[in-house]
Amino acid sequence: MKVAVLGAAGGIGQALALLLKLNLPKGSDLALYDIAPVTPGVAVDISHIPTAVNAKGYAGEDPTPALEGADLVLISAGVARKPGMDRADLFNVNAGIIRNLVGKVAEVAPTACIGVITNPVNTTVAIAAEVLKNAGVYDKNKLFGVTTLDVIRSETFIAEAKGLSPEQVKINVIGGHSGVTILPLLSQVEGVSFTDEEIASLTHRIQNAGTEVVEAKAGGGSATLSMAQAACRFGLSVVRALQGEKGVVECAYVEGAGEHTRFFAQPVELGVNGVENILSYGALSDFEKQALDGMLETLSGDISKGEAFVNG
Ligand SMILES: NC(=O)c1ccc[n+]([C@@H]2O[C@H](COP(=O)([O-])OP(=O)(O)OC[C@H]3O[C@@H](n4cnc5c(N)ncnc54)[C@H](O)[C@@H]3O)[C@@H](O)[C@H]2O)c1
Ligand SMILES: O=C(O)C[C@H](O)C(=O)O
Repeated sequence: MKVAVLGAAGGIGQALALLLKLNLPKGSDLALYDIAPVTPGVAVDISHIPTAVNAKGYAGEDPTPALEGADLVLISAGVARKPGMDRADLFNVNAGIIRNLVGKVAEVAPTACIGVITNPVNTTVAIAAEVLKNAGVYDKNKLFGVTTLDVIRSETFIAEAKGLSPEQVKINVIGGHSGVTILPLLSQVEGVSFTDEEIASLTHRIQNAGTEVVEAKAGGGSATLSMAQAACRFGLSVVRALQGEKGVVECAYVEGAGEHTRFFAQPVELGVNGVENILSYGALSDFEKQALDGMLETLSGDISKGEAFVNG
């Protein structure tokens, strides 16, 4: 199994590389790529950790050697938010980065699963899909927007609010990955009940948790360590499923049947070919139904912007 991380010298990339070195199955290859010259050094650094994962680093303009033979490509290359910005403000820089990198994936590793971390995820995934489609290699079951951070935040905040251990909390977060498009399905969390006020305030906190980190870092970037953990959880789930494990389920932003929008974050069962089944996210409360209706215009606008960026 080979996992490539593009953007591997960044805040997310370095922490993710460390977590993957510690947690990938024995015998895996871990390829780290970034335009930053430090990247081969990041690989040398983690290669001194005694796990049976073979790490190699590549810097410069061409990700080809990192992508050769990759089964999973995780992309966190691009710029991050500063206070006062929202994720859509990253579009101008990150759209072109995703277009170019995914173009290379299409050429060098056309059958790899791709997890897009780079923001704005609602839009960068649509860009990736159109690039792959135009290259004739799009498989909608193999392209994911990584929304796992919304899930782990929800688990944490619910556990804090209800005095539970975070491992006990299971929740689906649907929609997209920005503001009102992030919808945690609190009504379905087993074993707890929430007042209307708790639902409103927890939903708001989960939707704004990225901004909470951006403001706390005061100009020093956005979530990196929690995101690396989220991407590691997602990546390991994909790897386990690619290796044949059954019943692996994660929420991710994928192209499904298009019931709401072309791309939608929802629970999916993973398998040897990526998404095996799109799972039902169950019945929604009135609050959640309203929130879902309220996000759709924003989400479809974000998706159209990505499609138009590639196709004009
Ligand atoms: N999906 C999520 O939930 C989520 C969470 C946190 C951050 N993010 C996003 O992830 C991205 C990265 O965040 P970060 O904190 O790691 O940023 P960072 O600035 O620390 O790292 C980004 C890295 O990308 C590299 N890079 C830039 N252009 C590149 C290219 N063309 N090819 C290869 N590498 C390139 C840079 O050299 C840098 O090392 C941002 O867009 C951020 O908004 C997403
Ligand atoms: O908020 C950001 O800009 C980064 C990321 O999308 C997050 O949710 O933390």
